[in-house]
Amino acid sequence: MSERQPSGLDLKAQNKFFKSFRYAAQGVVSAAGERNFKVDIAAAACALALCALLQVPLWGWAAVVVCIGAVLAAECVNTAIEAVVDLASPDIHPLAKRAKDCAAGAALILAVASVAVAGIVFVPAAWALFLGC
Ligand SMILES: Nc1ncnc2c1ncn2[C@@H]1O[C@H](COP(=O)(O)OP(=O)(O)OP(=O)(O)O)[C@@H](O)[C@H]1O
Repeated sequence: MSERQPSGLDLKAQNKFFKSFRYAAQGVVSAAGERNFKVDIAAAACALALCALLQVPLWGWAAVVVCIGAVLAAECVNTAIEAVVDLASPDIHPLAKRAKDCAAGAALILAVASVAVAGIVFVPAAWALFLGC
């Protein structure tokens, strides 16, 4: 039985699929230029180092990785909303303020929740490592 050759349409769809990854990567690179994103990357590196140092169990690693992903994704969305607001409303407008403040608020909520998760993961791990219980 002969294998079906990919049609021009298949290749076009494949090409579009890989291009969408490239555009998404460009979005991450663009958001990574923001100060808050850099701070989040530094915090993420510290959290991962603490996971290794304190010999955190697998569930702790998973919780920390999910928090890092959520915070960085929120920074990307925040950057996107800022760009759209600047495009749509270069002048001062109460709705522009509301949109930007809410987007920043979403990132703040995730950051605060991540600090709480860090406490839940790291305090018992440090306790167990240094006090042996
Ligand atoms: N067009 C606007 N109309 C009304 N308020 C605005 C407008 N643009 C920005 N602001 C207000 O200024 C705040 C800061 O916005 P700005 O875009 O200068 O900084 P940012 O990009 O949110 O900060 P960062 O880049 O550090 O995350 C907003 O959260 C909002 O309260």
